[in-house]
Amino acid sequence: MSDPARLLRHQAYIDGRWIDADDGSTFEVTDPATGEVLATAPKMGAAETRRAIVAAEAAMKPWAAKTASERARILRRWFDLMMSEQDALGRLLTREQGKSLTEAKGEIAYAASFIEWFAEEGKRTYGEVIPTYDATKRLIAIRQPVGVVGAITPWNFPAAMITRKVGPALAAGCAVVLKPASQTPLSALALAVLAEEAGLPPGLFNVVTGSASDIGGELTSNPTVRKISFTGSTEIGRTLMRQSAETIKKMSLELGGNAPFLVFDDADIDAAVAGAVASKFRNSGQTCVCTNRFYVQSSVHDEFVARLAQATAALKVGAGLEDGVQIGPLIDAKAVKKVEEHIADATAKGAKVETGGQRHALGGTFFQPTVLSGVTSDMLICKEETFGPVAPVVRFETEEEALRLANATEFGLAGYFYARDMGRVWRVAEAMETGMIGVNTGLISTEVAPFGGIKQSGLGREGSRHGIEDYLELKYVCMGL
Ligand SMILES: NC(=O)c1ccc[n+]([C@@H]2O[C@H](COP(=O)([O-])OP(=O)(O)OC[C@H]3O[C@@H](n4cnc5c(N)ncnc54)[C@H](O)[C@@H]3O)[C@@H](O)[C@H]2O)c1
Ligand SMILES: O=C[C@H](O)CS(=O)(=O)O
Repeated sequence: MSDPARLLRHQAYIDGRWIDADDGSTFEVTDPATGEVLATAPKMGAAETRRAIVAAEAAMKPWAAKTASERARILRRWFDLMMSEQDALGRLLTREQGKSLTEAKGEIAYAASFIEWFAEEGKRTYGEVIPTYDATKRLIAIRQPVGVVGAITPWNFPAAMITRKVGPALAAGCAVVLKPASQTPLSALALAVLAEEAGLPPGLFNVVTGSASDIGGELTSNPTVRKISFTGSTEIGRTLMRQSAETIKKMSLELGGNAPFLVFDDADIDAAVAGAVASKFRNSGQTCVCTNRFYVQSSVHDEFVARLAQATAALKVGAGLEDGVQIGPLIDAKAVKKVEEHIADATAKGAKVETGGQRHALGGTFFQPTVLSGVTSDMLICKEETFGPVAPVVRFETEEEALRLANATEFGLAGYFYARDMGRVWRVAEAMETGMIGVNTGLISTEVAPFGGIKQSGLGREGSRHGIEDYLELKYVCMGL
Protein backbone atom coordinates (compact mmCIF):
# COMPACT_ATOMS: atom_id res chain seq x y z
CA MET A 1 0.00 0.00 0.00
CA SER A 2 1.58 3.33 -1.01
CA ASP A 3 2.16 6.01 1.63
CA PRO A 4 -0.40 8.86 1.38
CA ALA A 5 2.19 11.16 2.99
CA ARG A 6 3.95 11.31 -0.39
CA LEU A 7 1.02 13.42 -1.62
CA LEU A 8 1.81 16.36 0.71
CA ARG A 9 4.41 18.47 -1.10
CA HIS A 10 6.08 21.72 -0.02
CA GLN A 11 7.70 22.44 -3.38
CA ALA A 12 6.39 23.47 -6.79
CA TYR A 13 6.63 21.16 -9.79
CA ILE A 14 8.43 22.49 -12.89
CA ASP A 15 9.87 20.43 -15.75
CA GLY A 16 9.48 17.23 -13.73
CA ARG A 17 11.44 18.58 -10.76
CA TRP A 18 10.27 19.53 -7.26
CA ILE A 19 11.80 22.93 -6.52
CA ASP A 20 11.74 25.93 -4.19
CA ALA A 21 11.31 29.55 -5.23
CA ASP A 22 14.49 31.13 -6.60
CA ASP A 23 14.78 33.33 -3.51
CA GLY A 24 13.60 30.61 -1.15
CA SER A 25 10.50 32.55 -0.13
CA THR A 26 7.33 30.69 0.84
CA PHE A 27 3.71 31.31 1.86
CA GLU A 28 1.60 29.45 4.41
CA VAL A 29 -1.37 27.21 3.65
CA THR A 30 -3.87 27.12 6.51
CA ASP A 31 -6.81 24.94 7.53
CA PRO A 32 -9.91 27.23 7.45
CA ALA A 33 -11.61 25.12 10.15
CA THR A 34 -8.82 25.58 12.71
CA GLY A 35 -6.46 28.28 11.44
CA GLU A 36 -3.63 25.73 11.75
CA VAL A 37 -0.73 26.05 9.28
CA LEU A 38 -0.85 22.88 7.19
CA ALA A 39 2.21 23.50 5.03
CA THR A 40 4.17 26.11 3.14
CA ALA A 41 4.52 26.42 -0.62
CA PRO A 42 7.07 28.31 -2.75
CA LYS A 43 6.30 31.97 -3.43
CA MET A 44 7.36 32.04 -7.08
CA GLY A 45 7.13 34.76 -9.70
CA ALA A 46 7.83 35.60 -13.32
CA ALA A 47 11.30 34.01 -13.58
CA GLU A 48 10.15 30.57 -12.43
CA THR A 49 7.08 30.90 -14.66
CA ARG A 50 9.26 31.65 -17.68
CA ARG A 51 11.27 28.48 -17.04
CA ALA A 52 8.05 26.48 -16.78
CA ILE A 53 6.85 27.89 -20.11
CA VAL A 54 10.15 26.95 -21.80
CA ALA A 55 9.88 23.43 -20.36
CA ALA A 56 6.27 23.13 -21.50
CA GLU A 57 7.15 24.19 -25.06
CA ALA A 58 9.95 21.62 -25.25
CA ALA A 59 7.85 18.82 -23.75
CA MET A 60 4.88 19.48 -25.99
CA LYS A 61 6.59 18.59 -29.27
CA PRO A 62 7.14 14.85 -28.58
CA TRP A 63 3.83 14.67 -26.68
CA ALA A 64 1.83 16.03 -29.62
CA ALA A 65 3.65 13.55 -31.89
CA LYS A 66 2.27 10.62 -29.88
CA THR A 67 -1.01 9.06 -30.96
CA ALA A 68 -4.13 9.92 -29.01
CA SER A 69 -4.20 6.33 -27.76
CA GLU A 70 -0.66 6.62 -26.39
CA ARG A 71 -1.64 9.83 -24.57
CA ALA A 72 -4.87 8.19 -23.36
CA ARG A 73 -3.01 5.29 -21.75
CA ILE A 74 -1.05 7.69 -19.51
CA LEU A 75 -4.14 9.75 -18.70
CA ARG A 76 -6.02 6.57 -17.80
CA ARG A 77 -3.25 5.60 -15.38
CA TRP A 78 -3.53 9.08 -13.82
CA PHE A 79 -7.30 8.56 -13.43
CA ASP A 80 -6.74 5.15 -11.79
CA LEU A 81 -4.20 6.61 -9.35
CA MET A 82 -6.53 9.48 -8.41
CA MET A 83 -9.33 7.06 -7.64
CA SER A 84 -7.08 4.70 -5.69
CA GLU A 85 -5.99 7.70 -3.59
CA GLN A 86 -9.50 9.21 -3.34
CA ASP A 87 -9.57 9.12 0.47
CA ALA A 88 -6.11 10.65 0.96
CA LEU A 89 -6.72 13.30 -1.71
CA GLY A 90 -10.14 14.04 -0.17
CA ARG A 91 -8.68 14.51 3.30
CA LEU A 92 -5.98 16.82 1.97
CA LEU A 93 -8.62 18.83 0.07
CA THR A 94 -10.86 19.13 3.13
CA ARG A 95 -7.93 20.33 5.25
CA GLU A 96 -6.96 23.13 2.88
CA GLN A 97 -10.39 24.17 1.57
CA GLY A 98 -12.81 23.29 4.38
CA LYS A 99 -15.57 21.37 2.61
CA SER A 100 -16.92 18.19 4.20
CA LEU A 101 -14.98 14.99 3.54
CA THR A 102 -18.00 13.59 1.74
CA GLU A 103 -18.00 16.55 -0.65
CA ALA A 104 -14.21 16.47 -0.95
CA LYS A 105 -14.14 12.81 -1.94
CA GLY A 106 -16.96 13.55 -4.35
CA GLU A 107 -14.84 16.30 -5.86
CA ILE A 108 -11.92 13.91 -6.31
CA ALA A 109 -14.16 11.53 -8.26
CA TYR A 110 -15.50 14.49 -10.26
CA ALA A 111 -11.95 15.69 -10.93
CA ALA A 112 -10.84 12.22 -11.99
CA SER A 113 -13.84 11.92 -14.32
CA PHE A 114 -12.47 14.77 -16.51
CA ILE A 115 -9.19 12.87 -16.97
CA GLU A 116 -11.06 9.68 -17.86
CA TRP A 117 -13.49 11.50 -20.17
CA PHE A 118 -10.88 13.46 -22.13
CA ALA A 119 -8.52 10.50 -22.42
CA GLU A 120 -11.20 9.14 -24.72
CA GLU A 121 -12.27 12.44 -26.30
CA GLY A 122 -8.68 12.93 -27.47
CA LYS A 123 -9.26 10.05 -29.87
CA ARG A 124 -12.16 11.91 -31.55
CA THR A 125 -10.52 15.15 -32.67
CA TYR A 126 -11.66 14.43 -36.21
CA GLY A 127 -10.77 16.57 -39.19
CA GLU A 128 -12.70 16.98 -42.45
CA VAL A 129 -12.35 16.19 -46.15
CA ILE A 130 -13.99 19.12 -47.96
CA PRO A 131 -15.66 18.72 -51.40
CA THR A 132 -13.26 20.61 -53.63
CA TYR A 133 -14.06 23.82 -55.50
CA ASP A 134 -11.40 23.03 -58.15
CA ALA A 135 -10.73 19.70 -59.89
CA THR A 136 -7.00 20.33 -59.62
CA LYS A 137 -7.16 20.64 -55.84
CA ARG A 138 -8.05 18.57 -52.79
CA LEU A 139 -9.13 20.19 -49.50
CA ILE A 140 -8.94 18.98 -45.92
CA ALA A 141 -9.18 20.53 -42.46
CA ILE A 142 -7.19 19.05 -39.58
CA ARG A 143 -7.29 19.71 -35.84
CA GLN A 144 -3.99 20.36 -34.03
CA PRO A 145 -3.10 21.24 -30.42
CA VAL A 146 -3.29 24.98 -29.77
CA GLY A 147 0.09 25.09 -27.98
CA VAL A 148 1.30 25.89 -24.44
CA VAL A 149 -1.63 26.57 -22.11
CA GLY A 150 -1.59 28.88 -19.10
CA ALA A 151 -4.17 27.76 -16.52
CA ILE A 152 -5.28 29.70 -13.44
CA THR A 153 -7.75 28.14 -11.00
CA PRO A 154 -9.81 29.07 -7.90
CA TRP A 155 -9.82 27.75 -4.31
CA ASN A 156 -13.38 26.45 -4.13
CA PHE A 157 -12.74 23.28 -6.16
CA PRO A 158 -8.97 22.75 -5.72
CA ALA A 159 -8.89 19.55 -7.80
CA ALA A 160 -11.79 19.53 -10.28
CA MET A 161 -11.16 23.01 -11.69
CA ILE A 162 -7.63 21.88 -12.52
CA THR A 163 -8.44 18.59 -14.24
CA ARG A 164 -11.34 20.24 -16.15
CA LYS A 165 -8.57 22.15 -17.95
CA VAL A 166 -5.53 19.88 -17.82
CA GLY A 167 -7.51 16.82 -19.00
CA PRO A 168 -8.58 18.23 -22.39
CA ALA A 169 -5.31 20.13 -22.83
CA LEU A 170 -3.13 17.02 -22.45
CA ALA A 171 -5.53 14.85 -24.46
CA ALA A 172 -5.33 17.37 -27.32
CA GLY A 173 -1.50 17.23 -27.22
CA CYS A 174 -0.86 20.50 -25.36
CA ALA A 175 1.34 21.22 -22.33
CA VAL A 176 0.15 23.20 -19.29
CA VAL A 177 1.59 25.73 -16.83
CA LEU A 178 -0.83 25.95 -13.90
CA LYS A 179 -1.12 28.54 -11.16
CA PRO A 180 -3.48 27.20 -8.48
CA ALA A 181 -5.13 29.44 -5.88
CA SER A 182 -2.75 30.24 -3.03
CA GLN A 183 -5.41 29.23 -0.49
CA THR A 184 -5.41 25.66 -1.87
CA PRO A 185 -2.19 24.70 -3.69
CA LEU A 186 -1.71 21.34 -1.94
CA SER A 187 -4.34 19.49 -3.98
CA ALA A 188 -2.74 20.72 -7.21
CA LEU A 189 0.69 19.51 -6.06
CA ALA A 190 -0.78 16.15 -5.04
CA LEU A 191 -2.26 15.79 -8.54
CA ALA A 192 1.23 16.43 -9.93
CA VAL A 193 2.65 13.64 -7.74
CA LEU A 194 0.16 11.22 -9.27
CA ALA A 195 0.68 12.54 -12.81
CA GLU A 196 4.40 11.84 -12.38
CA GLU A 197 3.66 8.33 -11.08
CA ALA A 198 1.33 7.77 -14.04
CA GLY A 199 4.26 8.38 -16.36
CA LEU A 200 3.36 11.81 -17.66
CA PRO A 201 6.65 13.09 -19.17
CA PRO A 202 8.37 16.07 -17.46
CA GLY A 203 7.34 19.53 -18.59
CA LEU A 204 3.80 18.65 -19.68
CA PHE A 205 2.09 19.56 -16.39
CA ASN A 206 3.83 22.31 -14.39
CA VAL A 207 2.48 23.70 -11.09
CA VAL A 208 3.84 27.16 -10.26
CA THR A 209 2.75 28.46 -6.85
CA GLY A 210 3.07 32.02 -5.59
CA SER A 211 2.37 35.58 -6.65
CA ALA A 212 -0.85 35.63 -8.71
CA SER A 213 -0.07 38.93 -10.41
CA ASP A 214 3.55 38.02 -11.24
CA ILE A 215 2.81 34.50 -12.46
CA GLY A 216 -0.36 35.63 -14.23
CA GLY A 217 1.48 38.55 -15.74
CA GLU A 218 4.03 36.22 -17.32
CA LEU A 219 1.43 33.71 -18.50
CA THR A 220 -0.67 36.41 -20.18
CA SER A 221 2.24 38.28 -21.80
CA ASN A 222 4.60 35.51 -22.87
CA PRO A 223 4.06 34.86 -26.61
CA THR A 224 4.86 31.15 -26.23
CA VAL A 225 1.64 30.76 -24.24
CA ARG A 226 -1.07 30.44 -26.88
CA LYS A 227 -4.07 29.94 -24.59
CA ILE A 228 -5.27 31.10 -21.19
CA SER A 229 -7.85 28.98 -19.36
CA PHE A 230 -9.14 30.74 -16.26
CA THR A 231 -11.70 29.88 -13.62
CA GLY A 232 -12.44 32.51 -11.03
CA SER A 233 -14.12 35.85 -10.53
CA THR A 234 -15.41 37.99 -13.38
CA GLU A 235 -13.22 40.85 -12.15
CA ILE A 236 -10.01 38.86 -12.55
CA GLY A 237 -11.23 37.30 -15.78
CA ARG A 238 -11.58 40.81 -17.18
CA THR A 239 -8.03 41.64 -16.11
CA LEU A 240 -6.64 38.51 -17.74
CA MET A 241 -8.47 39.25 -20.98
CA ARG A 242 -6.92 42.70 -21.10
CA GLN A 243 -3.44 41.34 -20.36
CA SER A 244 -3.79 38.61 -23.01
CA ALA A 245 -4.95 40.96 -25.77
CA GLU A 246 -1.40 42.09 -26.62
CA THR A 247 -0.45 38.56 -27.78
CA ILE A 248 -3.93 37.53 -29.04
CA LYS A 249 -4.29 34.45 -26.88
CA LYS A 250 -7.26 32.08 -27.03
CA MET A 251 -9.31 32.52 -23.87
CA SER A 252 -11.51 30.16 -21.89
CA LEU A 253 -13.20 31.95 -19.00
CA GLU A 254 -15.34 30.31 -16.31
CA LEU A 255 -16.38 33.27 -14.20
CA GLY A 256 -18.78 34.47 -11.53
CA GLY A 257 -22.44 33.60 -11.22
CA ASN A 258 -25.68 34.90 -9.71
CA ALA A 259 -27.98 31.92 -10.17
CA PRO A 260 -31.75 32.43 -9.92
CA PHE A 261 -33.95 29.60 -8.58
CA LEU A 262 -37.64 29.91 -9.54
CA VAL A 263 -40.45 28.00 -7.79
CA PHE A 264 -43.74 28.13 -9.68
CA ASP A 265 -47.20 27.36 -8.29
CA ASP A 266 -47.28 24.01 -10.14
CA ALA A 267 -43.98 22.85 -8.60
CA ASP A 268 -43.53 19.79 -6.38
CA ILE A 269 -42.70 21.72 -3.18
CA ASP A 270 -40.95 18.79 -1.47
CA ALA A 271 -38.68 18.40 -4.49
CA ALA A 272 -38.17 22.16 -4.73
CA VAL A 273 -37.04 22.41 -1.09
CA ALA A 274 -34.65 19.47 -1.51
CA GLY A 275 -33.27 20.99 -4.71
CA ALA A 276 -32.95 24.39 -3.06
CA VAL A 277 -30.86 22.98 -0.20
CA ALA A 278 -28.66 21.02 -2.60
CA SER A 279 -28.10 23.98 -4.89
CA LYS A 280 -27.66 26.63 -2.20
CA PHE A 281 -25.57 24.95 0.49
CA ARG A 282 -23.14 22.81 -1.54
CA ASN A 283 -19.59 23.71 -0.42
CA SER A 284 -21.22 26.03 2.16
CA GLY A 285 -22.61 28.13 -0.69
CA GLN A 286 -19.15 28.59 -2.22
CA THR A 287 -19.69 27.35 -5.74
CA CYS A 288 -20.18 29.39 -8.89
CA VAL A 289 -23.43 27.55 -9.65
CA CYS A 290 -24.94 27.86 -6.18
CA THR A 291 -28.35 29.50 -6.21
CA ASN A 292 -27.84 33.16 -5.28
CA ARG A 293 -31.50 34.31 -5.44
CA PHE A 294 -34.78 32.44 -4.84
CA TYR A 295 -37.99 33.63 -6.53
CA VAL A 296 -41.18 31.91 -5.32
CA GLN A 297 -44.68 32.35 -6.76
CA SER A 298 -47.07 33.92 -4.27
CA SER A 299 -49.47 31.02 -3.75
CA VAL A 300 -46.69 28.65 -2.63
CA HIS A 301 -44.34 31.25 -1.11
CA ASP A 302 -45.14 30.86 2.61
CA GLU A 303 -45.09 27.05 2.51
CA PHE A 304 -41.80 27.01 0.60
CA VAL A 305 -40.13 29.53 2.95
CA ALA A 306 -41.24 27.64 6.07
CA ARG A 307 -40.05 24.29 4.68
CA LEU A 308 -36.76 25.73 3.43
CA ALA A 309 -36.07 27.38 6.80
CA GLN A 310 -36.79 24.12 8.60
CA ALA A 311 -34.44 22.13 6.35
CA THR A 312 -31.74 24.83 6.57
CA ALA A 313 -31.84 24.95 10.36
CA ALA A 314 -31.26 21.17 10.44
CA LEU A 315 -27.97 21.34 8.49
CA LYS A 316 -24.97 20.23 10.57
CA VAL A 317 -22.18 22.80 10.81
CA GLY A 318 -18.63 21.78 11.69
CA ALA A 319 -15.11 20.95 10.58
CA GLY A 320 -15.11 19.00 7.34
CA LEU A 321 -13.41 15.89 8.76
CA GLU A 322 -16.12 15.39 11.40
CA ASP A 323 -18.76 12.73 10.65
CA GLY A 324 -22.03 14.03 9.24
CA VAL A 325 -20.89 17.63 8.73
CA GLN A 326 -22.75 19.33 5.90
CA ILE A 327 -21.63 22.94 6.27
CA GLY A 328 -17.94 23.63 6.74
CA PRO A 329 -16.12 26.91 7.42
CA LEU A 330 -15.98 29.68 4.84
CA ILE A 331 -12.60 30.06 3.18
CA ASP A 332 -11.52 33.19 5.07
CA ALA A 333 -12.58 36.25 7.08
CA LYS A 334 -13.19 38.26 3.90
CA ALA A 335 -15.82 35.73 2.85
CA VAL A 336 -17.57 36.04 6.23
CA LYS A 337 -17.49 39.84 5.95
CA LYS A 338 -19.25 39.71 2.57
CA VAL A 339 -21.97 37.40 3.93
CA GLU A 340 -22.54 39.72 6.90
CA GLU A 341 -22.66 42.77 4.63
CA HIS A 342 -25.31 41.14 2.43
CA ILE A 343 -27.45 40.14 5.42
CA ALA A 344 -27.10 43.55 7.08
CA ASP A 345 -28.03 45.37 3.86
CA ALA A 346 -31.05 43.12 3.32
CA THR A 347 -32.42 43.42 6.87
CA ALA A 348 -31.85 47.18 6.87
CA LYS A 349 -34.05 47.31 3.76
CA GLY A 350 -36.81 45.18 5.29
CA ALA A 351 -35.84 41.52 4.86
CA LYS A 352 -36.66 39.07 7.67
CA VAL A 353 -34.25 36.43 9.03
CA GLU A 354 -36.22 33.15 8.99
CA THR A 355 -33.29 31.12 10.37
CA GLY A 356 -29.57 31.73 11.01
CA GLY A 357 -28.19 35.16 10.20
CA GLN A 358 -25.22 35.12 12.59
CA ARG A 359 -21.69 33.78 12.87
CA HIS A 360 -21.76 30.24 14.24
CA ALA A 361 -20.95 29.47 17.86
CA LEU A 362 -17.95 27.46 16.62
CA GLY A 363 -16.27 30.81 15.87
CA GLY A 364 -13.64 31.38 13.22
CA THR A 365 -15.16 31.44 9.75
CA PHE A 366 -18.12 29.19 10.56
CA PHE A 367 -21.48 30.80 9.69
CA GLN A 368 -25.06 29.75 10.41
CA PRO A 369 -26.93 28.55 7.30
CA THR A 370 -29.42 31.35 6.73
CA VAL A 371 -32.80 31.97 5.05
CA LEU A 372 -34.09 35.50 4.44
CA SER A 373 -37.65 36.36 3.36
CA GLY A 374 -39.13 39.70 2.28
CA VAL A 375 -36.16 40.20 -0.04
CA THR A 376 -36.37 42.75 -2.85
CA SER A 377 -34.27 43.31 -5.97
CA ASP A 378 -32.70 46.53 -4.70
CA MET A 379 -30.78 44.60 -2.05
CA LEU A 380 -27.06 43.79 -2.55
CA ILE A 381 -27.79 40.09 -2.04
CA CYS A 382 -29.74 40.07 -5.31
CA LYS A 383 -27.12 41.97 -7.28
CA GLU A 384 -23.82 40.45 -6.10
CA GLU A 385 -22.57 36.88 -5.81
CA THR A 386 -22.78 36.15 -2.06
CA PHE A 387 -20.62 33.01 -2.14
CA GLY A 388 -21.85 31.91 1.28
CA PRO A 389 -24.66 29.96 3.05
CA VAL A 390 -27.46 32.53 2.69
CA ALA A 391 -30.76 31.87 0.85
CA PRO A 392 -32.66 35.11 0.03
CA VAL A 393 -36.30 34.63 -1.06
CA VAL A 394 -38.23 37.06 -3.27
CA ARG A 395 -41.99 36.69 -3.84
CA PHE A 396 -43.38 37.00 -7.39
CA GLU A 397 -46.83 36.93 -9.00
CA THR A 398 -46.46 36.07 -12.71
CA GLU A 399 -44.18 34.02 -14.97
CA GLU A 400 -43.24 37.18 -16.89
CA GLU A 401 -42.23 38.95 -13.66
CA ALA A 402 -40.17 35.95 -12.51
CA LEU A 403 -38.19 35.84 -15.76
CA ARG A 404 -37.65 39.61 -15.78
CA LEU A 405 -36.28 39.47 -12.22
CA ALA A 406 -34.18 36.35 -12.91
CA ASN A 407 -32.56 37.87 -16.01
CA ALA A 408 -31.87 41.30 -14.45
CA THR A 409 -28.14 40.62 -13.92
CA GLU A 410 -24.88 40.90 -15.86
CA PHE A 411 -24.18 37.27 -14.98
CA GLY A 412 -25.48 34.22 -16.84
CA LEU A 413 -23.90 31.02 -15.57
CA ALA A 414 -26.53 28.67 -14.05
CA GLY A 415 -30.24 28.95 -13.29
CA TYR A 416 -32.85 26.60 -11.84
CA PHE A 417 -36.62 26.30 -11.77
CA TYR A 418 -39.29 23.93 -10.51
CA ALA A 419 -42.48 23.50 -12.53
CA ARG A 420 -44.44 20.62 -13.97
CA ASP A 421 -46.44 22.16 -16.80
CA MET A 422 -44.54 21.23 -19.97
CA GLY A 423 -45.42 24.44 -21.78
CA ARG A 424 -44.02 26.43 -18.86
CA VAL A 425 -40.90 24.24 -18.73
CA TRP A 426 -40.15 24.97 -22.37
CA ARG A 427 -40.97 28.69 -22.13
CA VAL A 428 -38.85 29.29 -19.01
CA ALA A 429 -35.92 27.09 -20.15
CA GLU A 430 -35.73 29.03 -23.42
CA ALA A 431 -36.17 32.46 -21.81
CA MET A 432 -33.75 32.16 -18.89
CA GLU A 433 -30.46 33.94 -19.77
CA THR A 434 -27.93 31.43 -18.47
CA GLY A 435 -25.49 28.93 -19.97
CA MET A 436 -26.89 26.05 -17.91
CA ILE A 437 -30.31 25.29 -16.41
CA GLY A 438 -31.52 22.76 -13.84
CA VAL A 439 -35.20 21.90 -14.33
CA ASN A 440 -36.65 20.22 -11.23
CA THR A 441 -33.11 19.56 -9.98
CA GLY A 442 -30.57 21.60 -8.02
CA LEU A 443 -27.47 19.65 -9.08
CA ILE A 444 -26.31 19.84 -12.70
CA SER A 445 -22.51 19.47 -12.76
CA THR A 446 -21.06 16.53 -14.71
CA GLU A 447 -18.11 15.90 -17.04
CA VAL A 448 -20.40 14.73 -19.85
CA ALA A 449 -22.29 18.03 -20.30
CA PRO A 450 -21.08 21.46 -21.53
CA PHE A 451 -20.33 23.66 -18.50
CA GLY A 452 -20.11 27.40 -18.95
CA GLY A 453 -21.80 30.77 -18.89
CA ILE A 454 -23.03 33.62 -21.07
CA LYS A 455 -22.95 37.38 -20.57
CA GLN A 456 -20.25 38.23 -17.98
CA SER A 457 -20.07 34.68 -16.61
CA GLY A 458 -17.54 33.59 -19.17
CA LEU A 459 -16.46 32.33 -22.57
CA GLY A 460 -16.36 28.77 -23.85
CA ARG A 461 -17.44 25.43 -22.40
CA GLU A 462 -15.65 22.85 -20.26
CA GLY A 463 -16.42 19.14 -20.14
CA SER A 464 -18.60 17.29 -22.68
CA ARG A 465 -17.61 16.59 -26.30
CA HIS A 466 -17.18 20.36 -26.68
CA GLY A 467 -14.55 20.88 -23.98
CA ILE A 468 -11.58 19.76 -26.05
CA GLU A 469 -12.32 22.21 -28.90
CA ASP A 470 -10.83 25.11 -26.92
CA TYR A 471 -7.47 23.32 -26.91
CA LEU A 472 -7.38 22.73 -30.68
CA GLU A 473 -6.76 24.82 -33.77
CA LEU A 474 -8.48 24.00 -37.09
CA LYS A 475 -6.02 24.07 -40.02
CA TYR A 476 -7.17 24.18 -43.63
CA VAL A 477 -4.89 22.38 -46.12
CA CYS A 478 -5.38 23.03 -49.84
CA MET A 479 -3.47 20.52 -52.02
CA GLY A 480 -2.78 21.15 -55.69
CA LEU A 481 -2.66 17.83 -57.65
N1 LIG B 1 -17.57 29.51 -13.64
C1 LIG B 1 -16.93 28.59 -12.94
O1 LIG B 1 -16.77 27.42 -13.36
C2 LIG B 1 -16.36 28.95 -11.60
C3 LIG B 1 -15.90 27.91 -10.80
C4 LIG B 1 -15.36 28.24 -9.54
C5 LIG B 1 -15.30 29.57 -9.10
N2 LIG B 1 -15.77 30.55 -9.92
C6 LIG B 1 -15.76 31.93 -9.47
O2 LIG B 1 -14.52 32.24 -8.80
C7 LIG B 1 -14.76 33.17 -7.75
C8 LIG B 1 -14.22 32.61 -6.45
O3 LIG B 1 -12.93 32.09 -6.63
P1 LIG B 1 -11.65 32.98 -6.25
O4 LIG B 1 -11.92 33.82 -5.04
O5 LIG B 1 -10.47 32.09 -6.24
O6 LIG B 1 -11.56 33.93 -7.52
P2 LIG B 1 -10.38 34.92 -7.90
O7 LIG B 1 -10.73 35.45 -9.23
O8 LIG B 1 -10.08 35.86 -6.79
O9 LIG B 1 -9.09 33.97 -8.05
C9 LIG B 1 -9.09 32.93 -9.00
C10 LIG B 1 -7.63 32.63 -9.36
O10 LIG B 1 -7.08 33.79 -9.97
C11 LIG B 1 -5.87 34.15 -9.31
N3 LIG B 1 -5.69 35.59 -9.43
C12 LIG B 1 -6.16 36.57 -8.64
N4 LIG B 1 -5.76 37.79 -9.09
C13 LIG B 1 -4.99 37.55 -10.20
C14 LIG B 1 -4.27 38.37 -11.12
N5 LIG B 1 -4.26 39.69 -11.00
N6 LIG B 1 -3.60 37.76 -12.14
C15 LIG B 1 -3.61 36.42 -12.27
N7 LIG B 1 -4.27 35.58 -11.43
C16 LIG B 1 -4.95 36.15 -10.41
C17 LIG B 1 -6.07 33.66 -7.90
O11 LIG B 1 -4.82 33.52 -7.24
C18 LIG B 1 -6.74 32.33 -8.15
O12 LIG B 1 -5.78 31.37 -8.49
C19 LIG B 1 -16.26 33.37 -7.69
O13 LIG B 1 -16.62 34.52 -8.40
C20 LIG B 1 -16.81 32.14 -8.41
O14 LIG B 1 -18.08 32.36 -8.98
C21 LIG B 1 -16.31 30.27 -11.16
O1 LIG C 1 -17.78 26.56 -8.55
C1 LIG C 1 -18.23 25.99 -9.56
C2 LIG C 1 -17.49 24.81 -10.12
O2 LIG C 1 -17.61 24.81 -11.51
C3 LIG C 1 -17.86 23.56 -9.41
S1 LIG C 1 -19.01 22.55 -10.22
O3 LIG C 1 -18.49 22.31 -11.58
O4 LIG C 1 -20.31 23.21 -10.23
O5 LIG C 1 -19.08 21.29 -9.45
